[in-house]
Amino acid sequence: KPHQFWQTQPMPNINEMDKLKPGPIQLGVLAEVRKDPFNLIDKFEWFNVDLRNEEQAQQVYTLLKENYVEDDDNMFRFDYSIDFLRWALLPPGQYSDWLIGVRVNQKLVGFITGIPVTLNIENEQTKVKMTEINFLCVHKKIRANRLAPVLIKEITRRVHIKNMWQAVYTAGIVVPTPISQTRYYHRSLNAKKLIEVGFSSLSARQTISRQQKLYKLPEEPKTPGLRPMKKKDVAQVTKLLNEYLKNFKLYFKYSEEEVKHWFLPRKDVISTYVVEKEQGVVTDFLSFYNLPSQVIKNPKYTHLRAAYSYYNVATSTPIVQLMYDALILAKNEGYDVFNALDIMDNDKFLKELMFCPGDGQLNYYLYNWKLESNMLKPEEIGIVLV
Ligand SMILES: COc1cccc(CC(=N)NC(=O)c2cccnc2OC2CCNCC2)c1
Repeated sequence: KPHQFWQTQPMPNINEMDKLKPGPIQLGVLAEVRKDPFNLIDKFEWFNVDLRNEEQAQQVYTLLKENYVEDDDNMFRFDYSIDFLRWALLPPGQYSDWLIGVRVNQKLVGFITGIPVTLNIENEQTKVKMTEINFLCVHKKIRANRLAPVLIKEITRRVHIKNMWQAVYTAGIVVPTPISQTRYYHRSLNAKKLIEVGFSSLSARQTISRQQKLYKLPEEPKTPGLRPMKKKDVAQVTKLLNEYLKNFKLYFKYSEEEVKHWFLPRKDVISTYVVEKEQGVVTDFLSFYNLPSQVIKNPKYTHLRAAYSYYNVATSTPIVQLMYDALILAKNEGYDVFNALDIMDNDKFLKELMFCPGDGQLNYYLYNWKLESNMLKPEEIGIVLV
């Protein structure tokens, strides 16, 4: 019985695809929303996580570090830092009951999160207030208790109570029903380490030193006027970003408050660099976030330092040159690899900058919404989830 839970949810399925009208699949009725939390199995209790509280943040950090997403070969596991989680989950307008934990005897064993977003879907007129879901995690020791469906139903209930009826999320797995299937790519920055941890492999004719030479980067970026983003850049970056994102079928509209939160540099979390021309005019910017992976067992290394492409807007610098500078900056910040999805305009630089395709895909999902076009091409996706 594949997708036992997802068959019960308002997601388009294959045979009704052409019958559904674009827009909400089910119309929510606020008065009918259940007022009390869903029942949990004995000894399990709901718990609103306060990420500002050091002890609770530590509990979330440890649960994810030991039980969250691994690559297909179970060699690496995401290791989100507390500072990163506070960036990702405490944006402007956050609700305190949307960071949901499940505890047994005070120990955190389950987690799921939502943040409020306004998503533009397929055109500028369709703006939908909804939630962006992330960090669904159940402790390895208590899987197959059907806890994940209860976590999903509970956060859905708490979103419905706020009179919101849609959600956006990503997953490496395929469940009903992706709106886009994107691929991820990696650009080697520290070839030797990637081979030693087993992230990259050598073919018969390749040697470590040949790989190092192949991926070698200049010491310094090339673009004149490239510098870390500062507070004074917020207004220009907001304009550049909102203008650029209109090119896509799925995108957020950012306020200056939101640009401050999501783009002002935070050490070991988010790096944003702007290109400043004469008279302080900002014409381009690049950004990448820090998501290390724990190397599950390796004699020499405990972590893989990975930078993930975030949003990049090139209005005067060629995108290939801007991203080449991103690689140089990431290398100089100590990263081993630079990752990117084939969304937005990324396929304009992936091949030329020697990114290699990863072995998996990242699927985008929209909950309770039928698109005009059943699927979107990766290049039509204008949102990056962390
Ligand atoms: C290298 O260490 C890994 C540890 C866990 C999983 C994976 C493979 C993987 N699933 N990668 C991605 O999902 C991915 C690859 C490139 C860019 N963004 C990505 O995912 C982001 C966005 C979704 N939430 C996780 C981070 C790799």
